[in-house]
Amino acid sequence: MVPSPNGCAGSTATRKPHDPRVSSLQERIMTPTAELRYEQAETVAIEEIPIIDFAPFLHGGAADRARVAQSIREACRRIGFFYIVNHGVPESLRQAVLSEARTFFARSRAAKMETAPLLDGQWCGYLPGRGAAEGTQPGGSLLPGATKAKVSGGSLEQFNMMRVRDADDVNYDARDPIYQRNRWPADAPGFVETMIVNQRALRSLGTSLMQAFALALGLDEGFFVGMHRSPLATFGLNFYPAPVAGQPSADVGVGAHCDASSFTVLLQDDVGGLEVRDSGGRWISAPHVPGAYVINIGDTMMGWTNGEFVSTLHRVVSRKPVDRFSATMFMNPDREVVVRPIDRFVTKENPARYEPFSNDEYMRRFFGKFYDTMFK
Ligand SMILES: O=C(O)CCC(=O)C(=O)O
Ligand SMILES: [Fe+2]
Repeated sequence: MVPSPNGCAGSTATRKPHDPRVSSLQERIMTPTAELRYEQAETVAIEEIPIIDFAPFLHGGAADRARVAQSIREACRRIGFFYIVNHGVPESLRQAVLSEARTFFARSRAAKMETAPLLDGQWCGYLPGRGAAEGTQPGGSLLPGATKAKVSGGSLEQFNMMRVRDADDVNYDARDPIYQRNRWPADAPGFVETMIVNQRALRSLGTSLMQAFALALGLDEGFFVGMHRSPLATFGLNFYPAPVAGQPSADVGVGAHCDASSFTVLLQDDVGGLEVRDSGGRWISAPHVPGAYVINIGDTMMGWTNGEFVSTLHRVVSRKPVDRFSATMFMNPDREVVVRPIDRFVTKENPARYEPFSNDEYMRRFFGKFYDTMFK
């Protein structure tokens, strides 16, 4: 498939010198403001965040699929996080993504800044720190008046990508800024190719996961797939530099947040540091599990299910003196979708917790003011 020029054209032709304000911004991002010591996360029985074998869902019959869906249902209602193994994505591709991330983030700051966003509304490319997030409480990004909140974790570097649209995509040629223009690093064909191959693999896995979520909720298997036909899926690479002596823990990793997504697929390296807050308020660790992806429910799914599936606070506290890398896919619905609590989850005991919302507006808000929050 030919990637859409809008989705994946390199930034080389239009590259401009970067905004000089960035250096003072960086100083601000890198300067710790408050000392805050995180308590050690508890290491709990692995059932808390279950490891689910996804192969029976991909290759089995109806009974196998129902069994996997049941495990997913249990995890999503209780904690909103689970691992999947045997998901069909080759280990070589997963390792290539992490390896490309290491190479990219090892570039000089100036080289990386060449792909940084330049305008308000632009979101793709390199970010020298975590600027802001929509959700600092479960479902928070869906509430009226939700605004971006500063999330601590200033030493994190990120590279954001938008889904590359293939020629058969209904929005292949769309010029609307909501579809975002990727800003690829120069002279990095291996990086671009790996990221595109990874996107396709994760999108395919995402489709299977959506079927599993639908079955898990007792809905028609195509319920979510039908609303993610040209999804506003975003992809990220994260670099958590090794903490240095005396660095406040609030400045290490990324602070507590919920994801603005239908669901998130996370590949973490073997360093660990992801922590999840369970319903009892405990921070529990979600360590590296070889071969696994971490899947978590985002606010949008919490909205559809009126809280039946929970979007859960999580954070990264890199406690080891080594660099950490991770890669994400945030699945979001089609631009036109209006998300509203599904009838069966609205009852007298559990009235609608969220107003219907337009994904178009939601995503515009997500991308919008990003540059302003981050670089001004
Ligand atoms: O790097 C990780 O393990 C998690 C990153 C994360 O939570 C995010 O990017 O939203
Ligand atoms: Fe997250």
